[in-house]
Amino acid sequence: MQHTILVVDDDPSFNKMLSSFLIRNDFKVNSVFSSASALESLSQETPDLVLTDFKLPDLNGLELMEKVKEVSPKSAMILMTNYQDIRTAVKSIQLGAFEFVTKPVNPDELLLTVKAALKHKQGVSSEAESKQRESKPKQSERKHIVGKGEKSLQTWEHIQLVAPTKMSVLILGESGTGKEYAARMIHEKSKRANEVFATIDCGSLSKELAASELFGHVKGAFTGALSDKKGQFEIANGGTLFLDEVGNLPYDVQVQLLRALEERSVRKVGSEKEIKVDVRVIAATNEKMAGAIDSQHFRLDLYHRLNEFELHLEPLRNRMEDLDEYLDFFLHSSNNELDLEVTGFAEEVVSVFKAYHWPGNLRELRNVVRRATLLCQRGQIGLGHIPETLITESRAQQPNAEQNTPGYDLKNIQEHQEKETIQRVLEEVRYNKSKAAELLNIDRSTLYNKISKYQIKA
Ligand SMILES: Nc1ncnc2c1ncn2[C@@H]1O[C@H](COP(=O)(O)OP(=O)(O)OP(=O)(O)O)[C@@H](O)[C@H]1O
Repeated sequence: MQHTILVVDDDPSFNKMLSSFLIRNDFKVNSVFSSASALESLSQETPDLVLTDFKLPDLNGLELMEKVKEVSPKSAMILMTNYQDIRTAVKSIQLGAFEFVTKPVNPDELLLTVKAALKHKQGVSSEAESKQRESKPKQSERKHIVGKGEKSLQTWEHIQLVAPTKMSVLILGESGTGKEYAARMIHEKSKRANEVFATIDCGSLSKELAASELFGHVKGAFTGALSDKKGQFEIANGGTLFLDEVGNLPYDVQVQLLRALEERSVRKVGSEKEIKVDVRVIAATNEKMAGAIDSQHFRLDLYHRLNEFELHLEPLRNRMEDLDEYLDFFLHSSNNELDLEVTGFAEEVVSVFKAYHWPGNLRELRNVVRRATLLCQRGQIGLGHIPETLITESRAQQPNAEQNTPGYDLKNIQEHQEKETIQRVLEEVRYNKSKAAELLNIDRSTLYNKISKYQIKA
């Protein structure tokens, strides 16, 4: 079956080059130069994939993705962006993008990502649409890297402890820290391991579709409901349901989710009939969920129901002792995937990796290693094979004597200590600004001013 890709990029020559490359690889391509024309095209045809640049003349790539979710929820999405905008790229994953690709785009890397996105989309929809799931799902063939640092070993211990229980688990961690991986591990080590592990990305659901995706709908329940559909709760019956980015769930649907969890039954949209379900829920969200509870976007009662056991995944930058193990693993899988035999990493590359901040965590590391393997082809990965920005940013982050010691200037010393204290408290309270302000004995607006003054990542 030929897949359709909507390419959105305002650079005419790049757009043309990309489109011809995809056409040569057997895809049907619609190419447009702005978000407005993308939306126009989406109103006429539903592509399998939307491949969009971040910088567009009208809406930016993230804003376009929000619209795509509404008007074409079944299309997979990939964002293309410069390495300098890596934080934007990370955000795109939270909004439901399958993956981000950094510019300059490497065609082979892009092709792999496009194929993976389409495969993933097919997997998800056939799972969601299958009426009966008679066959038991296969055990995951993925290898789980535990890590050798204290924090990682503790996380692993917690996974093993909570897995066999019936407890709902809430996994907190920045984007790309391996929350879905951890959820799969919990499932695979549980008594439900031979049953379904269903996932639903709450970040990619529009308000309208969220309830139907979770609980299903009956024919005629709303325009477009052409037949009865099972929701993920029913699909996961007997097994585990992983609710990714649960913090993004619309408020109304949160009420229904709480009800489903308490009563262990669901009601399809448009139906009064209760359907009993036995589902273990594992939810995940980024650190900011605590903040969302603050600002009344997330129901506290649901938060507590989901959080019978909390698992916190450390960002990669805080567990550099695990780096070597991940590098080996990602190099090995990239070699396998690309049919290459790259042997390892030059020392200076590892030093750059150690100093870099990794805002996209393991996902970013995996992508950097995969791209470097592809560029390197044989021998050892050197500095020339990794993004320039990564090298400059890691140098900027490397503490030098001047930056690190505040000297004898009292004002400097005071500010240095203030910044460090705020950073520490924010980490301790998982970036809940109200709690941090309370502990620091200042009001929230003072805290916000200081966060911006010291450029603290919060
Ligand atoms: N323990 C692990 N062992 C090996 N690879 C891992 C592990 N954890 C994560 N990864 C890799 O990192 C990638 C991102 O992981 P995952 O999707 O689980 O992160 P996430 O925290 O759920 O991300 P997001 O919040 O953005 O959805 C995975 O595709 C996988 O390649």
